Order: sequence, then C-alpha cells, then structure tokens
Amino acid sequence: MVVVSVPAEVTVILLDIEGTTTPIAFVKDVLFPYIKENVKEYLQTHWEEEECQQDVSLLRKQAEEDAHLDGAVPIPVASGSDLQQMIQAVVDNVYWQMSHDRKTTALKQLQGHMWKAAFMAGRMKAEFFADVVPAVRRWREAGMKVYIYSSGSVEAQKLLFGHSTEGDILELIDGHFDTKIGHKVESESYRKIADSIGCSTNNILFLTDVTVEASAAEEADVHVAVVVRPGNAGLTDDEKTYYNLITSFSELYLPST
Ligand SMILES: CSCCC(=O)C(=O)COP(=O)(O)O
Ligand SMILES: [Mg+2]
Repeated sequence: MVVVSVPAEVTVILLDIEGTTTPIAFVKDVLFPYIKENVKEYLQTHWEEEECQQDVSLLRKQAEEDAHLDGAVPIPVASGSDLQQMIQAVVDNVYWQMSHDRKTTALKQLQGHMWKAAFMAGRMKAEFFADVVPAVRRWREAGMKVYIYSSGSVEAQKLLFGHSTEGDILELIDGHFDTKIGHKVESESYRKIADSIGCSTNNILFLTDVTVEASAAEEADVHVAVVVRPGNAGLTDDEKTYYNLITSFSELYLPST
C-alpha cells in the first residue's frame, strides 16, 4: 500500500462527494435517474409552492445565461405561457443540463429538493466507499475537522450523510459547502472556504477525483490528493506523476495518529 503523509500544518480535511466518498455509479444510476423519472410529476405537484417557484426562477435565470450554448433550452416567463408548456420547458431544460452533467447551482438546488422526499421516506439510501466512515472517525479522533465541498447542494449533501447505508453519519461532518461559495474549478472558492472555516488555505487538505478541481485548490495553496476509485475517469500519465494519488482514505497517514 502506498502511503501519503498529511503535512503537519493540515487541520481540516475537505471532501468531494461524487467519485471520492461515493461511487459515481450511485450518482449516475440512482440519484440522476430518479430526477429524470420524476421531474415532470414533481413540477406538476409542487408548482404553486414558494420553494418550487424559487427553483424555477433560478433555472430560468440560468437558461438566460446559457442562451448562447448549443442546444440550450429556454424557459419562458410565467405570464402569457400555458402552464403545461411552461412545465415541459423546465423539464426539457433539466434534461438538457443533465445530459451535459452541468453543475449549475440552479439544477443542483432543484435536484436536492426532489431527493428530499425519497430520502426521508427511506426509498433511497446513500452509498459510501467502505473506507470512508472509519477514516473520517479516525481523523476526528486525531483532532481534524472534516468538511464537504460538493457541487451537490448543501441540502442534498445533508440528505446523503443523514440517510446512508451506514445510518445517519451527519454528525461526523463539521460543515458543508456547495457552489454558492463558488465553483470547484475556481481557486477563489477555496480561499473563501478557508475564510469561512477560519483557517489558512494551507491548513486544508482537499480530496477529489477531478484534477481541475485539485489544480484550482492547489493554486490557492490548499494541499490536495487525487482519489482514484472504481468507475472514476482515467488520469493522464502526467497527472499520475504530478499528484499524490490514493485509492482509499486509509492510505492517508496522519503524523498525529
Ligand atoms: C449531494 S451530491 C449529489 C451528486 C451531485 O449532484 C453532484 O454534482 C456531485 O458532484 P461532486 O462535486 O461531489 O463531484
Ligand atoms: Mg467528484
């Protein structure tokens, strides 16, 4: 087993979800199909509710920003549009965004609200790789803080950690960040996260499967390790040479343990 030493200055471990704590297959084969199968009915049932209207407004704003993109689906303004046509436009927009695996705050907010009912009713349980929960417990016993930074909304993150095959493990997480703080491929986001936690960027170790995210974090002076899991996208030879790679959280060595 290759061991990656965690620098002594690290006091915070920041975790990505998809491809890092959780198999991409769970997201692609369980979470996303649920949205595609249920989005139309969800919009029809919840349309009049404030939360749903806020989600639609955010999606419409995103659609306006996306208007220049190939195949983008516009969402008409409420007045003067037939309700069923409007709902269909939102459905088409969601399908289009998902077909490109967009990580927009608007899409992620709606998805989080939709997953709520399924998780709360016990119809869906989040999966974590077997090494994740034991490692997080060890890190916390060693005095580390553990935070999440995912494109999935904070609300969705809490659903996953609160309703997992390992039970409710939400208490193991000190805090959550999503794209409201900034996108994961922008280094400024990592500076803002450090500010929000109240530490320096070099006190953070970020674990992710995506090298553009690792590169943005590193530019902000955050320590990074790239997580290689079954089903993740492959890495180039240069990326394999450049980054510290781990295939399990148990490969991280904390000097204090
Ligand atoms: C609460 S995460 C649900 C999965 C998801 O929607 C997503 O976009 C995960 O992205 P990540 O940044 O964790 O790779
Ligand atoms: Mg990821």
